[in-house]
Amino acid sequence: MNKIVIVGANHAGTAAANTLMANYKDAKVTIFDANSNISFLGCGMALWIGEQIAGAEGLFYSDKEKLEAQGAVVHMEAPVENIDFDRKVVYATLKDGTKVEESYDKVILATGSTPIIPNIPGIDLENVQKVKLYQHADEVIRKLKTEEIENVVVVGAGYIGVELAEAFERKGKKVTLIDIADTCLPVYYDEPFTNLMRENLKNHGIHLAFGERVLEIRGDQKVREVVTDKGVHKADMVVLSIGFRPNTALGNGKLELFRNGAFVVDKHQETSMKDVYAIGDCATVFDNSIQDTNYIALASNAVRTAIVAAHNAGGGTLESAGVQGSNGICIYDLKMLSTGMTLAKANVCGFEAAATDYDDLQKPEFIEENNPKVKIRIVYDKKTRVILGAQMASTYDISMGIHLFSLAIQERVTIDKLALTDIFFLPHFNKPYNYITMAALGAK
Ligand SMILES: Cc1cc2nc3c(=O)[nH]c(=O)nc-3n(C[C@H](O)[C@H](O)[C@H](O)COP(=O)(O)OP(=O)(O)OC[C@H]3O[C@@H](n4cnc5c(N)ncnc54)[C@H](O)[C@@H]3O)c2cc1C
Ligand SMILES: NC(=O)c1ccc[n+]([C@@H]2O[C@H](COP(=O)([O-])OP(=O)(O)OC[C@H]3O[C@@H](n4cnc5c(N)ncnc54)[C@H](O)[C@@H]3O)[C@@H](O)[C@H]2O)c1
Repeated sequence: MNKIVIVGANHAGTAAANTLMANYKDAKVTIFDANSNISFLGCGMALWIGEQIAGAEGLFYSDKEKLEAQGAVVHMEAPVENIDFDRKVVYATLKDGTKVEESYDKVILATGSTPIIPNIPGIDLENVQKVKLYQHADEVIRKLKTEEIENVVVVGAGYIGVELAEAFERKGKKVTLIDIADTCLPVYYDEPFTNLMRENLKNHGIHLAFGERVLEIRGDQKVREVVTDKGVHKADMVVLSIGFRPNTALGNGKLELFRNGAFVVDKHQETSMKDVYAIGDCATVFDNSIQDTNYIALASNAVRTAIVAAHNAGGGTLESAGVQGSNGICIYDLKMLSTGMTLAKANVCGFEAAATDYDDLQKPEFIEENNPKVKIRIVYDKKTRVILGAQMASTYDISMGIHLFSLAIQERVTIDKLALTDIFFLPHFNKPYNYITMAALGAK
């Protein structure tokens, strides 16, 4: 028997448990999670808040019962407080207060992340909201139902902030979106693309306060305004979305940490200590675009890293292919996708990078309906010609296209090879001179 303890059972922990129980019959899996629910799809939070879906029920895909039906022992509302890595024992407190000690052969840390909370005055005022868990979204929705929430200030115009700004606007709120950077989504896109999203948000009445540093949140008991270095914004609710911090306190000085505190793992998801694996938002990834260790918090990475760890902990051997941080967003029908590095990031990282851009229609001009504009940028290394990143935008669903670039970065394909890649043509779908080919051919 192979005793495997999984700490944390959200996307990463659940995927690890499923993989173990489907493939390794001798695995005895015990799971601890501090929360009362698992598998909440945060990606559906904005759709739920903005009432684009009926409710939260469909945003869960697993629970204690499902995992137990496969053979796991599952403890919910059972935080793990300590791990003795030398003795291989996990210490937790169960819901009824019972203290348990669970020994293991292998432990998989899937403790995820928590939202970064800025250290500014007023952060503890009523109606200053975090947005990570199901409970957070539920609380926001309950408060939005009251008349008193008219002005919502979202701090951080990354993926969560932009998605939630749309959701609050759909609920009829006056929304201000603040970012310390001079644009939205700066982590994922270069300026031609962030400008598209900026215009999109502005056109829907969202007040943009980019390039502003939040100094203070003011109120009586409840929040009333957000003070930045450039002005004051009225606020009945403040939503904090300035990124995640890995949850790695259990490492307790024993495990090597990345610069942001994530558990450093190898390509088998093993930490600096043998038989201790880390997956999902609490761990690093190997980023193929920079060819180095990085931190990229995504549910997609959580699932993939979990599969790798589960096979290695279960007794098999599986190496991660690394990731490109592929991602996408859809705001009022504007769809944007990116993978790998932006041009700005590539240059900051010391690459001699260039970008090739192309704007076109999705299909030939004679297709008069459902034929929107598309925009693409491919970032490549001028010296090696290797593709480093790609960005795409359209109101058309071009999302499948970004997977090609994800694989290209993973496999270190050159821009010249991509230019000659066989891309099919059918007017119902695309153009004979496809914009991917055209952008690649345009590389200097
Ligand atoms: C609003 C929102 C939208 C998002 N949209 C997307 C999207 O569209 N696409 C995408 O790829 N990603 C998205 N993400 C990111 C994605 O949700 C995270 O990357 C993902 O949740 C990471 O999964 P995880 O299991 O590694 O960590 P977490 O989800 O953080 O789960 C960690 C689990 O560990 C448990 N835990 C922590 N400490 C302990 C302890 N000591 N003892 C026991 N249990 C513990 C917690 O209770 C929790 O259940 C979104 C996130 C949010 C908040
Ligand atoms: N569609 C998706 O794939 C999706 C959706 C939601 C979340 N996620 C993931 O979840 C994680 C967390 O998302 P997030 O939106 O919190 O982070 P993020 O990294 O996407 O964006 C954080 C934003 O906050 C800004 N910021 C940082 N400090 C600030 C400060 N003090 N004041 C004002 N602005 C500040 C940054 O400039 C950045 O624009 C990310 O890894 C993200 O990719 C993905």
